[in-house]
Order: sequence, then C-alpha cells, then structure tokens
Amino acid sequence: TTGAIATDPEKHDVEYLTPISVGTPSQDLIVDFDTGSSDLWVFSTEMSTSDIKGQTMYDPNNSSTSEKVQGSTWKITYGDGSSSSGDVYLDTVTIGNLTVPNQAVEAAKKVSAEFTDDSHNDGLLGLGFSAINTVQPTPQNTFFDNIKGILDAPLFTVDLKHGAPGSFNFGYIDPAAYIGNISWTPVDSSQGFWGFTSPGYAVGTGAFRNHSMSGIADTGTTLLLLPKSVVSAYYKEIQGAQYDSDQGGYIFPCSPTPPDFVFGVNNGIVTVPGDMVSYAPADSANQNCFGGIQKDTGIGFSIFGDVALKTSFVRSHGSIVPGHYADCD
Ligand SMILES: O=C([C@@H]1CCCNC1)N1CCCCC1
Repeated sequence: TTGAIATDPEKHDVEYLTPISVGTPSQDLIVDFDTGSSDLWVFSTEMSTSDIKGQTMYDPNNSSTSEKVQGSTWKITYGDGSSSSGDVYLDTVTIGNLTVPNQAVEAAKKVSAEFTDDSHNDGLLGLGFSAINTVQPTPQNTFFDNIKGILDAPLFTVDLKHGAPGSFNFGYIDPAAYIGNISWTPVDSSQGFWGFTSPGYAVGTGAFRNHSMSGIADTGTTLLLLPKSVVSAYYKEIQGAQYDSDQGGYIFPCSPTPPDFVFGVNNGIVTVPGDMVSYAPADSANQNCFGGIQKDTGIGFSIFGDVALKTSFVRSHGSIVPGHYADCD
C-alpha cells in the first residue's frame, strides 16, 4: 500500500495545511503535519467556544466509530510557547487513501491563543517518533507508526514548495519528485525527532565551511534556525543586515536579493535560494525583510524548518525519508 496527500502553504509559507478525515461519517479537518511532534490533536466540540475562531471541530459524539480512551489525557507545550490539552478517543483516521481504523485522536478541551488565532488550522498531526507522544498514562502511536506495517516501504517523504502545493507521500519515493541522486544521512531519533547532523555550510558561491550543525527536520517550524555563529557569518555578507531585537531576528534590505545559503546533508547539499532567505517584509517604511534564517539560541539544537525543506534550487528538491534525510540533486 502507498498513499499521497497534497499540502498547501498558508501566506508566506508560514505553515503547510493538509486535509484528513476523522470518524464515521467522516469529519473533514485541515491540520498541520508536524515532523517535530508526535500527537494528533484536533479542535473539538469539548472546547469552550471562546477558544475557537473559525476552526472545524471534531465531534466524537457524532462518530459511530469513536471510542473514548477512559482515563487518558494529553497536554503539549511547543517550543514557541503555544500549548493545548484535552482527552483521547480512538477513531478512524484517513489520509488520502490510507486509513487507520483505531488511531488515537486527541480531542482538545483547551488551546492557547496562538492556535485560536490560527483560524485555518484545525489541529496538528505529529510525524515525530511515538516515544514523545504526550498521552498519559499510556502514550499512543502516531498515524505513521500505525500505518507503517501495511506500507510497501516503512517511509514517508516530504516535498514542500514555496508558495505552491506540495505533498506528503507514504510508502514510496516518487521518482518524479527529484532529479539525480538522493543523498542519505543517519537519523538520531533519541530525542523523538528526525535528528541529523549537517557537516557544514556555504554562503553564496563561497567556499564550503566545515561546521557540524546538529538539528531536526521539522515541517511544523516555519524558519531555518541555526547556531548563532553560522547565522551571524551569513548576515555579515549582507549590506545593511542587522539584528532587530524588537522583531526578534535579523532584518535586511529586501533588495538586492541576499546570497544563497547552502547546507550539507551527508555528501549532498541543499541550497536555500537568496530570494527565499527574504522570508517576509519586515517594515514597509524602509523596505526591510525579515530573514528566513535565524538563531537557534536556547533550543539546544538547530531546527531545519520549512525554509530549509521547501527549497528546490534549480536541480534539487529536499525531501525527508524517515531513517534517512534525503536530498536530491
Ligand atoms: O515544539 C517544537 C516544535 C514547534 C513547532 C512545531 N514543531 C514542533 N519542538 C521542536 C524543537 C524542540 C522543542 C519541541
């Protein structure tokens, strides 16, 4: 069995939203597939309406296949301070043509303001390792762990694009999704994430600099967060770039286009084109742009978020194949 589902970027590629169906008859929700966490949680009819602003809710009472997991609860706090919590049901979950009949669906009772204000997002579907699922007393499996056994191959790929639909594929590697060879790198899942170590980076057409950067591939993080020494070396090459503490990051004149940022993945490279480093307008006044590459200070490792994953520079696509990080030239 294999499956594929399209995923669509929100404005500025801030997040990528993907349709899923839950329950019987099916309730269609649109959620954020997040390789940086491992809970499938959704807005639900158990929430107070003041925490809901346009999202679609899962209603377990309207599903003939929902089964409450008695005594189980969940609570998750993300690195950006956002959080949510609630209780747990088993229900049918379908992604494209792939169905898990007894998937743990974590129904929210409370969500923080960041989620209430994100009106198009009905929840998160974790694609990290089940070891960091937050359900207590018994942690639950991710959709991927539940479906893995019937897939032609125990893998999924991520193909995000800048301002255009991309896809999450399950059980196969689409040869049309890349050109040339895939480069693979070992995954360190000891923290429950898709961890890997990049051997170094280059700025524009400059020489490659050996500089080990350990981090995670996180589809749920918007930007590329790297060690401050690497980030300052990059922005040193941009005339007028500066760290703006009010905005909490480096900003720089939107034109001319900044240099590309290249990072290594095993023996391959991924190139973030300069025009994608300009993440979004920072201030209309003097035409500054907010950088898509920022410091990973305080997290303890780097985060290769969407800015790193969506790049397709001339001949290369980034895609993640669990067990390996694939970059294809
Ligand atoms: O909370 C997160 C991210 C937030 C954005 C969405 N993906 C998960 N973590 C990943 C980095 C280490 C701390 C946990």
